[in-house]
Amino acid sequence: MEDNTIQDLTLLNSPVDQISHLAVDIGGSLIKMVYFSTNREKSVDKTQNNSSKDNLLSGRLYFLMFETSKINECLDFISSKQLHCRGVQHHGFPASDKNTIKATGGGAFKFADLFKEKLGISLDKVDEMSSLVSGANFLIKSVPSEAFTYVNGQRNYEQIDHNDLYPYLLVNIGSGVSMIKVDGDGKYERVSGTSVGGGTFWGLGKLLTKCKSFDDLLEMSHQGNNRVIDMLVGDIYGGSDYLKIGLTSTAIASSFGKAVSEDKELEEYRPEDVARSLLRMISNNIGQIAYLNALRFGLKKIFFGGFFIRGHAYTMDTISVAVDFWSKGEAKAMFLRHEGFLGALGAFTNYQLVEEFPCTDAGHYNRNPLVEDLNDNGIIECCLRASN
Ligand SMILES: Nc1ncnc2c1ncn2[C@@H]1O[C@H](COP(=O)(O)OP(=O)(O)O)[C@@H](O)[C@H]1O
Ligand SMILES: CC(C)(COP(=O)(O)O)[C@@H](O)C(=O)NCCC(=O)O
Repeated sequence: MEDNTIQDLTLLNSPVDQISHLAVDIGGSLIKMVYFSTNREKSVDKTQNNSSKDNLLSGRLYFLMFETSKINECLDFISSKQLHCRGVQHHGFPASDKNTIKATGGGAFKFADLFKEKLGISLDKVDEMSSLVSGANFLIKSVPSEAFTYVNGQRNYEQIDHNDLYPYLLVNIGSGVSMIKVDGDGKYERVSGTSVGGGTFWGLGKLLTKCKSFDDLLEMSHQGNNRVIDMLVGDIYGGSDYLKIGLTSTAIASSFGKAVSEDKELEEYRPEDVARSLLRMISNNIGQIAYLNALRFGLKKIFFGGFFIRGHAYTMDTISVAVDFWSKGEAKAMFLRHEGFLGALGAFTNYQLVEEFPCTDAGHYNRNPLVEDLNDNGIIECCLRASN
């Protein structure tokens, strides 16, 4: 997790950079932060070249995360870098209120007093579902190559037609899972959810494998073989398929089912295999529930977000296969490069700034900013403009 801050320390030490507009999403497991940093010199140049009304600032959006259980590290970081106090005021561009930041997620309620006490700032609360939707709409519509499908181990970046985006299902896999039918900007309904989500994978995985970190658990799952513990259709049908109901012999009939008949203690299973079965069980289940909800409302596009996904190949593959299998190829699972930051970005959009993504130094759109994994350290070059 420390890696997340390295980049920002460099950034914040630069004499010409100014930080403004911090937004936080404090979830059950992780705190996500988004802030804008403008390079003062470049921004002044840009505004001088344009009309006086053109209060455009070029800079970068930065993304950071901390564990919610270590919230004091997050507060110390904000305080040591004075992230909440660095308003920017250029040519009509509004500075953020020094004493207030936008905040979403349950922790915006739970930790409001702590922020006030330790940093002297108030949290301006933005509803979590509304933030997720704003964040997703904004990324899908504004950031080129944000959405992709994952098929046969390949990311295929999708050109989303803005006129054909709605309605879609947004599945946010955080500690728990929320499923939201999105009909437009600010138009949405939370249609379902499940408590079997990222917290379940992380919590059960910790208990069962004694792994030290979430990334260890993911790495273990990468090395494991779920067939050691999962009961397959072939295990029940003597090696045969059951094609009459569409099941091949290798389909999972019962997650963890083999552990029932085998006279083995937990320690006798490789933690890698346990992690793999767990990841497959949870991802499959979420993919299936997502599809059923898409079916309920006739939705063809399903976007998956939340830090559980973490750009992990096996997770995305399992979810994609589940959606494809249950929908018989009718619905598509799509993923987002900034998957974990939907809520934080959504809260950020409440600063009423107009974002233009991405914007190169020359002010031209950069259409090829592909970076494979933007999970924690993604930076987006962009321009901000005051919306009024
Ligand atoms: N470094 C990490 N530490 C803990 N959990 C992580 C980490 N990276 C990914 N995760 C997964 O992401 C989930 C949290 O996702 P997130 O979208 O941040 O939800 P929340 O808003 O509930 O914190 C965890 O439950 C876990 O499955
Ligand atoms: C309560 C929550 C919205 C909180 O969001 P989170 O911190 O998990 O991202 C989420 O955990 C959730 O939707 N849980 C599933 C609850 C249910 O529908 O059964």
